[in-house]
Amino acid sequence: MTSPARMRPAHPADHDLAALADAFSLVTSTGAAVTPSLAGVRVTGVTVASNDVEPGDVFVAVPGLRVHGATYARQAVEAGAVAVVTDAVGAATLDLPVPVLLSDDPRALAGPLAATVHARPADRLTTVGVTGTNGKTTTTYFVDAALRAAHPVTAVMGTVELRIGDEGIESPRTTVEAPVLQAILALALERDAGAVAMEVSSHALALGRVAGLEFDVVAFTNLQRDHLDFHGDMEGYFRDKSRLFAPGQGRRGVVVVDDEWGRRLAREAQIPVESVATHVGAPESADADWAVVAADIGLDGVGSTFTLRGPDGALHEAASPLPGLVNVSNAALAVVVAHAAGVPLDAAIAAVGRAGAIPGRMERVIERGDGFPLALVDYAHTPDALVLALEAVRPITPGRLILVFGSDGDRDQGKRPLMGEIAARLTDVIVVTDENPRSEEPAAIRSAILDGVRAVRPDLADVHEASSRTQAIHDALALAHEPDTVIITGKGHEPTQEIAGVFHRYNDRSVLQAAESAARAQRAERHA
Ligand SMILES: CC(=O)N[C@H]1[C@@H](OP(=O)(O)OP(=O)(O)OC[C@H]2O[C@@H](n3ccc(=O)[nH]c3=O)[C@H](O)[C@@H]2O)O[C@H](CO)[C@@H](O)[C@@H]1O[C@H](C)C(=O)N[C@@H](C)C(=O)N[C@H](CCC(=O)O)C(=O)O
Ligand SMILES: Nc1ncnc2c1ncn2[C@@H]1O[C@H](COP(=O)(O)OP(=O)(O)OP(=O)(O)O)[C@@H](O)[C@H]1O
Repeated sequence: MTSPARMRPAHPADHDLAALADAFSLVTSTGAAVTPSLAGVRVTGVTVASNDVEPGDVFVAVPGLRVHGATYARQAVEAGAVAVVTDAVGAATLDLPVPVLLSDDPRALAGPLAATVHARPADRLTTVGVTGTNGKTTTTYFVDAALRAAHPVTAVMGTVELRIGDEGIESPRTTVEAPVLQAILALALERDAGAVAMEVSSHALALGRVAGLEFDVVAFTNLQRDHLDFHGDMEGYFRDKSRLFAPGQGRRGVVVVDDEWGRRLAREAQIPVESVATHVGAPESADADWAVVAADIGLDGVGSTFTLRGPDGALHEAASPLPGLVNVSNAALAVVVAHAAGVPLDAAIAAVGRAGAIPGRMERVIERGDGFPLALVDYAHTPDALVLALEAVRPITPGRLILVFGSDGDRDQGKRPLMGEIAARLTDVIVVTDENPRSEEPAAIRSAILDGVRAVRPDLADVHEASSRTQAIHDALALAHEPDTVIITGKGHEPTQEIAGVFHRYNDRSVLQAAESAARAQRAERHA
């Protein structure tokens, strides 16, 4: 498997185009010089992207934000598309040798059409969809760990990867296009998967990427300021997130009610919802169905233990395998979601507590010992997330906290000095380096970060700068002693670093592992 669009069932169902047109009330466009007949046309797949067409596909040409997909209809047909579905505007200029069918809203149609073409795979899987500004990836992996307690094969889809069983590929985005999603679900079924946990972004909800899929359980983590360029304002962002909690999209919901948006969602959702309060002692705990009533952070030097009160008042001892209070929240949510998805509560608690590493999410790459510090990689790339990440590792750090970080080019410039200030306040040693500079001058980004550092630490004591991220990681490890913790933030699982328009293969975890090997080799040489 190399590309998401190629994650298709090996034995696709085969449909009659005329029957599909009937089922979705699609009429034939008569714009072409000769109107091709629907008779005998067999359909085995659906796509919205001409580059992804496989022979036998219906190409759904959607009016895009930038261009009309119909512009690429001929290219799609040349690649093997057996029919095109589009709106009247798209059809107006088309004269193709395959049938062109009309839909008022091709984007909304793509998911349901693909679900039908792939024989409604979600109906035979346990499906979980997780939305929210932060914590989607972590919660989804925790849910997957619990689902694996009840299903021999599971699938996970999100920002990091698209995985069925043990085989995964890099994910192009948080939530794939609707036809890609339906094909992956069909492939998952072919590979005997019983359950799927996936991240559902607000873009996906606004653009119909999960249309045609009714999740067994939908979950909400939190809502914070983000993506307002796309959603307009917080109200619009909330409305798009809320779409997941509507009849036909989710059968039942689990909502974290720590913030006002979650409380509002729990009140307004049109499907049955269980609420989860995860801040110990907060007022909303009293009324929530589930509440974290005690939490011990980092006592074991790894994650946290916590007590979860259920709807019947019973107390359950649970654990998060990742450090920090946010992961108590993610773990509590995952336990309740998995339980709602049919996993016995005790099994869900046990599985979440021993969930394996999540790529780039508080991922422990080097364990403390043998002269080496604890070293982790985390995806925190906003000021808020950086605070949470640093606060999470401080309690498990007997020595100094050493941070390697940078900030993205061609993105929010205001956060650079803010993150510099946070680093100076909450860590002992800082190595400022590059993240994805993109088209910007990397030194200028580092300089903006250093302005923030200087505001808190004018003498720049224990502050280093490295223009290469690889060098920065090697430097941090060389500075660290066993009681210290090294945390590398900003890129998480990312497999590339974008510099001046070029994507270089790069991954923090791999570089950290290489730095550790180099340090061990040097030590062996010295002792030889
Ligand atoms: C803002 C946004 O989400 N845009 C999505 C939207 O693009 P668009 O309407 O601009 O599409 P367009 O470029 O005008 O093209 C119109 C149609 O022509 C098709 N086309 C276009 C070119 C071509 O050569 N052949 C072809 O067939 C396109 O596939 C599309 O169907 O519809 C396209 C297809 O349906 C999506 O691919 C595209 O996602 C783009 C690539 C994207 O980057 N989206 C990001 C912002 C996103 O979705 N991110 C969220 C996570 C956000 C987060 O939490 O951080 C995610 O789920 O990943
Ligand atoms: N429940 C939470 N509340 C607030 N912040 C969180 C929470 N969970 C994780 N974080 C922080 O947000 C960052 C991203 O976490 P995660 O990848 O799980 O979220 P996400 O919603 O999938 O975000 P993205 O779509 O950007 O990957 C982590 O670095 C972590 O520091």
